[in-house]
Amino acid sequence: MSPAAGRDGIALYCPAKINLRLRVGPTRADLGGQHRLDTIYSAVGIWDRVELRQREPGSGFRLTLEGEHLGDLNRRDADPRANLAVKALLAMAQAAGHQPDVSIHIVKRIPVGAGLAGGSADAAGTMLGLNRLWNLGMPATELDRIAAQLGADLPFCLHGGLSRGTGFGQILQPLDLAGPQAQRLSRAGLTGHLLIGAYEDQLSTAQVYKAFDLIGPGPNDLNDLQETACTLHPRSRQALDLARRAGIGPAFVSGSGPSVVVMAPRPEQAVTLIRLWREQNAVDRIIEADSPVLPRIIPLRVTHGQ
Ligand SMILES: C[C@](O)(CO)[C@H](O)COP(=O)(O)OP(=O)(O)OC[C@H]1O[C@@H](n2ccc(N)nc2=O)[C@H](O)[C@@H]1O
Ligand SMILES: Nc1ncnc2c1ncn2[C@@H]1O[C@H](COP(=O)(O)OP(=O)(O)OP(=O)(O)O)[C@@H](O)[C@H]1O
Repeated sequence: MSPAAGRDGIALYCPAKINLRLRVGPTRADLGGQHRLDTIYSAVGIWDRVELRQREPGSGFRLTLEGEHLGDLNRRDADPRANLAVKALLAMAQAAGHQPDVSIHIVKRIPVGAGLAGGSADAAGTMLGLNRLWNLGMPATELDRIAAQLGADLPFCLHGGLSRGTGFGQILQPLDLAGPQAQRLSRAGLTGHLLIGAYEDQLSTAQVYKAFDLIGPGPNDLNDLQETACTLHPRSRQALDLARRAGIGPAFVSGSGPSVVVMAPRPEQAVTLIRLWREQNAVDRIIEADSPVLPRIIPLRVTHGQ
């Protein structure tokens, strides 16, 4: 995350996430009935922008959304309190003893319900932004504690970069981008330029995990949820098969899907894959990005509060 502070407001760019490895174990009572995970998170250069502005005392919060691909966020009856960024605002307000009189404007570029942690990214940006906007000086350990209560991917989204995740995903061991583990991932072709194949369809993370308990992992998949996501969303399997047959990859489903990730280190590979995906209508949206990304400092013009 890269906050650019302003007098009455703050803006952050929040990256998406993929899982370079996702091992899913049994559900555990000590994990709140969630599955035990062992994963490698990698932040991806697809950025949502979260803008926070202080509002008049007692005026409450305000949420506005912008973007061409808002998925089910766009429903007329969508309750703003269900938005993960608003949940983060309310959790931070309670923890800090603040009133949540803040406007949140989100410019969404991360596909919704895609397995890219778009909601967690916005919530993480909101938490980091409020920590600055309200001058809380809240330590990372406290932010991580609040984040883990809001969602399994959220603690990683606070940090970005590369990190191992265990527990239900909330216990992080950040990886040094110049260190031996990151170099091993790079030699395996799991870092650098990539293509995301995204869909208008969404998959519910809870439903994917529930179906995983019946379907189980596929042989040799990097992501144990991949076989389940492809069973629930066959176009994801089609997109991965096209990449494999073209000898481009590694190729895998991102998190709980349905979006697919194909590492395409050479420009001609990206050109070939984009052509194949379009010819076969295998995906609805193609996004090129790099991973892992570190927090970016982008000076933003912050306008006065609304
Ligand atoms: C698939 C991943 O994206 C991989 O990083 C994450 O495990 C999912 O993280 P997330 O979207 O933040 O998931 P949450 O919103 O916290 O949980 C949604 C639902 O997924 C299931 N869930 C989630 C994480 C986990 N380790 N085991 C689970 O069984 C639970 O039913 C949970 O109620
Ligand atoms: N700010 C937000 N951005 C995206 N989705 C949100 C947001 N707030 C709430 N949601 C809801 O969460 C669900 C999907 O969230 P998200 O986009 O994080 O899914 P995901 O990328 O599959 O997550 P994960 O990779 O963690 O499984 C949708 O039903 C959406 O309505």
